Amino acid sequence: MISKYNPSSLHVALGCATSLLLLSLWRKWRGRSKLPLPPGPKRLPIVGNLLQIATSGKPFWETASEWSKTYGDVLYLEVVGFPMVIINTQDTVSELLVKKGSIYSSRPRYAMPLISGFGWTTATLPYTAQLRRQRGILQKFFLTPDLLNYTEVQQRESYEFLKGLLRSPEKYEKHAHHLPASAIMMNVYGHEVGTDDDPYVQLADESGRALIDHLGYIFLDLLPWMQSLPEWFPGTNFWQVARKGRELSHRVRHELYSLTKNKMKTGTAKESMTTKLLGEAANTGKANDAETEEEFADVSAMVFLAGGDTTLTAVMNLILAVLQFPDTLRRAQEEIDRVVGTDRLPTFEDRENLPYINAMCTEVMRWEVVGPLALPRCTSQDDEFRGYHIPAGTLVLPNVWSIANNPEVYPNPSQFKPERWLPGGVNEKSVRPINYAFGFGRRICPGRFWVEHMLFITAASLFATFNIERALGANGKPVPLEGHNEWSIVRFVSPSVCKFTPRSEKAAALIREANGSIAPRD
Ligand code: HEM
Repeated sequence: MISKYNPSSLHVALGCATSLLLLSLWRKWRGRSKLPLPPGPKRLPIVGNLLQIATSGKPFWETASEWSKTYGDVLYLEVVGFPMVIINTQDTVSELLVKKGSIYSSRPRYAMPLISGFGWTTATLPYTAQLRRQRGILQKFFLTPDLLNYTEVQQRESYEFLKGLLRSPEKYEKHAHHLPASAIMMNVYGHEVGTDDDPYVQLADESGRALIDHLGYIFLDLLPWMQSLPEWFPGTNFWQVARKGRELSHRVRHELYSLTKNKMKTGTAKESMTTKLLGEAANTGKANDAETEEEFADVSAMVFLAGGDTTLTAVMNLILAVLQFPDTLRRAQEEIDRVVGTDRLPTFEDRENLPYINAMCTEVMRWEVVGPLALPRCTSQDDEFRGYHIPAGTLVLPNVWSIANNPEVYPNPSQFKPERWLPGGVNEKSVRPINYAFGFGRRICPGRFWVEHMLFITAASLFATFNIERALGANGKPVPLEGHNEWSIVRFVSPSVCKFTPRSEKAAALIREANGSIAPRD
């Protein structure tokens, strides 16, 4: 027995305990290091692979795709001590993110979204009960059109989009921006977007971009001591950005939500996800329950943050595709004229009879992926894969760009070829973009079917009524097309100089007479 008054016994005991602890740590360390980390480019001391990534001169997803040819489809990188795994093929993404969903479904908790008040967003939550509840609500309302009858709203908004193009074709990006924004505002809050400067759309836009920007403040995670610096200290403007973020986060969650609630009290609210949720809460005795209300407000705000810019980018890609590959527009118009005719606008009922339009919508999600690395995951525990060790807390990025551009699966991947998806086409039986462009497994995008519907009705009504061509410059040559922002998690596309012309006076008249949502916006 150790006497507490006998220092020498105490020292011996402490020495033994320390040795045991060190031994166990050493064993643990040895146990970990028995298996190698997955292969990857050589890491430098301290910075790891940071310099190779920063100086590659290519978007990160393309560099990672190149590296995978040398090191295999599971790449291990380190950035200033932070472990990172990039998965470059569909099969391996399925092996890890889907089949091992219990390990690979969490998200890293970056500092900036948390200190700027965006920690509630579905897309940044770890795999917790809160996340599962939020996803449950979103899936219920967005996996099928049934509950919200959202196709009706999408159809009206797509006609509204055409009206905008008729009035001011040169502002096509603005009209494309209003398309998902208005449909989401109506589906989620029953809010009719009236003007271009609708304050709620502006608020949601600003908040969505702020959230994306905040993910760029990764240095706060790499150098966590910076978070203890006072606001007056040079180089700490992130505090200001965070303060603005907190204000935006509060407003985007509460303003429209409260407006809808007030309209419900006066009986003027239009049916929406919010009115349905509040109605259900009232029926189950949860009306006015603060926690439930916070959750509804979070989920509602999330739809716009996640769905606005992403869907806008997909629509802009569709327009870019027909500008770059004009034959596809001619083929689409030929199909619409044959199936729908020229006496009316297309509707959802035409969908199954327009295989080429459907193939265009499939191909556009592959041709220019909107989210090239989906959203980051992190491992919630150590894992072993193909004899490699993947430590707990590793950042995991599925390389969606690499999957979509694999020439062995999709020949000539940089070409926009809708026919590859048609019966008898080279990719008829291949993995479809809905299975990677929207992420994977337990965190797959809950808005994916809403987007598919939106793209179909947009493509069908736009191509039915407009010719879209590249503009010619002073030298008589087509003005070069604009490209994508390759430094953002969403690959925004800039508008190109181009011409939208109604296909005929009859087409213009159909647009004018169409049942859009409301009065002209600009
Ligand atoms: C073209 C449009 C869109 C694209 C390309 C897209 C893509 C994605 C991707 C890649 C993810 C990450 C999934 C993962 O980690 O595996 C995601 C997550 C998410 N998306 Fe979408 N999305 C789009 C539109 C929408 C819409 C309209 C909604 C509205 C409901 C939405 C709601 C969400 C939410 C809430 C998440 C987070 C899910 C989670 O973390 O569990 N998205 N989306």
